[in-house]
Amino acid sequence: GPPGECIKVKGKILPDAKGFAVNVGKDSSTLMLHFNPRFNCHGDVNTIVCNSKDDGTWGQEDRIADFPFQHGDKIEICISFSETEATVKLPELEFQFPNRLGMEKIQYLAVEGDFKVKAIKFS
Ligand SMILES: C=CCO[C@@H]1O[C@H](CO)[C@@H](O[C@@H]2O[C@H](CO)[C@H](O)[C@H](OCc3cn(Cc4cccc(/C=C/CN=C(N)N)c4)nn3)[C@H]2O)[C@H](O)[C@H]1NC(C)=O
Repeated sequence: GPPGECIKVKGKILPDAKGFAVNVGKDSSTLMLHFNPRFNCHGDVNTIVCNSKDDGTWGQEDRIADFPFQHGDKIEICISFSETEATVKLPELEFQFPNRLGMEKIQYLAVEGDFKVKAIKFS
Protein backbone atom coordinates (compact mmCIF):
# COMPACT_ATOMS: atom_id res chain seq x y z
CA GLY A 1 0.00 0.00 0.00
CA PRO A 2 0.88 3.74 -0.13
CA PRO A 3 3.03 5.73 2.31
CA GLY A 4 1.30 6.59 5.58
CA GLU A 5 -0.79 3.43 5.47
CA CYS A 6 -0.31 1.19 8.51
CA ILE A 7 0.12 -2.55 8.09
CA LYS A 8 -1.00 -4.34 11.26
CA VAL A 9 0.07 -7.93 11.86
CA LYS A 10 -1.58 -9.55 14.86
CA GLY A 11 -0.51 -12.95 16.08
CA LYS A 12 1.09 -15.15 18.66
CA ILE A 13 4.75 -15.95 19.20
CA LEU A 14 5.13 -19.71 19.55
CA PRO A 15 6.06 -20.99 23.02
CA ASP A 16 9.38 -22.40 21.80
CA ALA A 17 10.13 -19.69 19.26
CA LYS A 18 13.71 -19.39 18.03
CA GLY A 19 12.85 -16.50 15.75
CA PHE A 20 10.37 -15.02 13.32
CA ALA A 21 10.38 -12.43 10.59
CA VAL A 22 8.00 -9.93 9.03
CA ASN A 23 9.06 -8.95 5.52
CA VAL A 24 7.56 -6.00 3.64
CA GLY A 25 8.52 -4.64 0.25
CA LYS A 26 8.13 -5.31 -3.45
CA ASP A 27 8.65 -9.07 -3.49
CA SER A 28 10.70 -11.71 -1.63
CA SER A 29 13.97 -10.46 -3.19
CA THR A 30 13.37 -6.73 -2.71
CA LEU A 31 12.46 -5.81 0.83
CA MET A 32 12.08 -2.39 2.42
CA LEU A 33 12.21 -4.11 5.80
CA HIS A 34 13.07 -7.56 7.08
CA PHE A 35 12.04 -7.33 10.75
CA ASN A 36 13.58 -10.35 12.46
CA PRO A 37 13.24 -10.83 16.22
CA ARG A 38 15.65 -13.59 17.30
CA PHE A 39 15.09 -15.41 20.56
CA ASN A 40 18.00 -17.72 19.87
CA CYS A 41 19.21 -18.15 16.32
CA HIS A 42 22.19 -17.27 14.11
CA GLY A 43 24.11 -16.76 17.34
CA ASP A 44 21.80 -13.97 18.48
CA VAL A 45 19.84 -14.13 21.74
CA ASN A 46 16.87 -11.81 22.35
CA THR A 47 17.88 -9.47 19.55
CA ILE A 48 15.83 -7.72 16.88
CA VAL A 49 17.72 -7.72 13.57
CA CYS A 50 16.46 -5.45 10.80
CA ASN A 51 17.69 -5.32 7.24
CA SER A 52 16.77 -4.46 3.68
CA LYS A 53 17.20 -6.65 0.63
CA ASP A 54 17.88 -5.22 -2.80
CA ASP A 55 17.22 -7.62 -5.66
CA GLY A 56 18.38 -10.58 -3.56
CA THR A 57 21.31 -8.85 -1.78
CA TRP A 58 21.07 -8.18 1.96
CA GLY A 59 22.00 -4.71 3.15
CA GLN A 60 23.68 -3.71 6.37
CA GLU A 61 21.99 -5.11 9.50
CA ASP A 62 20.62 -2.86 12.21
CA ARG A 63 20.34 -4.42 15.65
CA ILE A 64 17.73 -2.86 17.95
CA ALA A 65 18.72 -2.57 21.63
CA ASP A 66 15.38 -3.52 23.13
CA PHE A 67 13.59 -6.86 22.95
CA PRO A 68 9.98 -6.46 24.16
CA PHE A 69 8.94 -10.04 23.38
CA GLN A 70 8.38 -13.19 25.42
CA HIS A 71 7.61 -16.68 24.21
CA GLY A 72 3.88 -17.16 23.76
CA ASP A 73 3.10 -13.41 23.62
CA LYS A 74 0.08 -12.25 21.61
CA ILE A 75 1.29 -9.09 19.90
CA GLU A 76 0.41 -6.55 17.24
CA ILE A 77 3.14 -5.22 14.97
CA CYS A 78 2.30 -2.01 13.12
CA ILE A 79 4.49 -1.00 10.17
CA SER A 80 4.08 2.30 8.35
CA PHE A 81 6.49 4.13 6.09
CA SER A 82 7.34 7.36 4.31
CA GLU A 83 9.71 7.91 1.39
CA THR A 84 12.58 8.19 3.88
CA GLU A 85 11.89 5.61 6.59
CA ALA A 86 9.76 2.76 7.87
CA THR A 87 8.31 3.00 11.38
CA VAL A 88 7.75 -0.14 13.43
CA LYS A 89 5.34 0.16 16.39
CA LEU A 90 5.38 -2.66 18.92
CA PRO A 91 4.13 -3.04 22.44
CA GLU A 92 6.47 -0.75 24.49
CA LEU A 93 8.80 0.01 21.59
CA GLU A 94 8.78 2.12 18.46
CA PHE A 95 11.69 2.57 16.08
CA GLN A 96 12.54 3.73 12.55
CA PHE A 97 14.46 1.92 9.81
CA PRO A 98 15.67 3.80 6.74
CA ASN A 99 13.75 3.29 3.50
CA ARG A 100 17.04 2.54 1.77
CA LEU A 101 15.48 1.66 -1.55
CA GLY A 102 13.18 4.72 -1.61
CA MET A 103 10.30 2.31 -2.07
CA GLU A 104 7.07 4.16 -2.80
CA LYS A 105 4.65 1.37 -2.10
CA ILE A 106 4.54 -1.96 -0.31
CA GLN A 107 2.95 -4.71 -2.34
CA TYR A 108 4.50 -7.70 -0.57
CA LEU A 109 4.12 -8.90 3.00
CA ALA A 110 5.34 -12.22 4.38
CA VAL A 111 5.52 -13.54 7.93
CA GLU A 112 7.95 -16.40 8.50
CA GLY A 113 9.16 -18.56 11.35
CA ASP A 114 7.77 -19.14 14.81
CA PHE A 115 4.80 -16.76 14.71
CA LYS A 116 1.13 -17.71 14.27
CA VAL A 117 -0.67 -14.98 12.33
CA LYS A 118 -4.18 -14.24 13.64
CA ALA A 119 -5.04 -11.18 11.54
CA ILE A 120 -3.54 -8.79 9.04
CA LYS A 121 -5.08 -5.34 8.56
CA PHE A 122 -4.24 -2.50 6.22
CA SER A 123 -5.50 0.81 7.56
C1 LIG B 1 28.63 -13.68 12.25
C2 LIG B 1 28.57 -14.34 11.06
C3 LIG B 1 28.24 -13.61 9.78
O1 LIG B 1 27.15 -12.71 10.08
C4 LIG B 1 25.91 -13.38 10.09
O2 LIG B 1 25.57 -13.67 8.72
C5 LIG B 1 24.30 -14.35 8.65
C6 LIG B 1 24.08 -14.77 7.18
O3 LIG B 1 23.96 -13.63 6.37
C7 LIG B 1 23.21 -13.39 9.13
O4 LIG B 1 21.95 -14.08 9.12
C8 LIG B 1 21.06 -13.69 8.09
O5 LIG B 1 20.58 -12.36 8.41
C9 LIG B 1 19.62 -11.90 7.43
C10 LIG B 1 19.26 -10.46 7.79
O6 LIG B 1 20.43 -9.66 7.69
C11 LIG B 1 18.38 -12.79 7.46
O7 LIG B 1 17.79 -12.76 8.76
C12 LIG B 1 18.84 -14.21 7.11
O8 LIG B 1 17.73 -15.10 7.24
C13 LIG B 1 16.94 -15.15 6.04
C14 LIG B 1 15.91 -16.20 6.30
C15 LIG B 1 14.62 -15.99 6.67
N1 LIG B 1 14.11 -17.21 6.79
C16 LIG B 1 12.76 -17.56 7.19
C17 LIG B 1 12.72 -17.57 8.68
C18 LIG B 1 12.75 -16.38 9.37
C19 LIG B 1 12.69 -16.41 10.77
C20 LIG B 1 12.64 -17.61 11.47
C21 LIG B 1 12.63 -18.79 10.72
C22 LIG B 1 12.55 -20.08 11.38
C23 LIG B 1 12.67 -20.18 12.72
C24 LIG B 1 13.32 -21.42 13.16
N2 LIG B 1 12.50 -21.97 14.13
C25 LIG B 1 12.76 -23.11 14.63
N3 LIG B 1 13.81 -23.83 14.15
N4 LIG B 1 11.97 -23.57 15.63
C26 LIG B 1 12.67 -18.77 9.35
N5 LIG B 1 15.02 -18.13 6.56
N6 LIG B 1 16.17 -17.51 6.24
C27 LIG B 1 19.90 -14.66 8.10
O9 LIG B 1 20.41 -15.94 7.64
C28 LIG B 1 23.50 -13.01 10.58
O10 LIG B 1 22.51 -12.07 11.06
C29 LIG B 1 24.89 -12.39 10.66
N7 LIG B 1 25.23 -12.12 12.07
C30 LIG B 1 25.91 -11.01 12.41
C31 LIG B 1 26.21 -10.87 13.89
O11 LIG B 1 26.25 -10.19 11.59
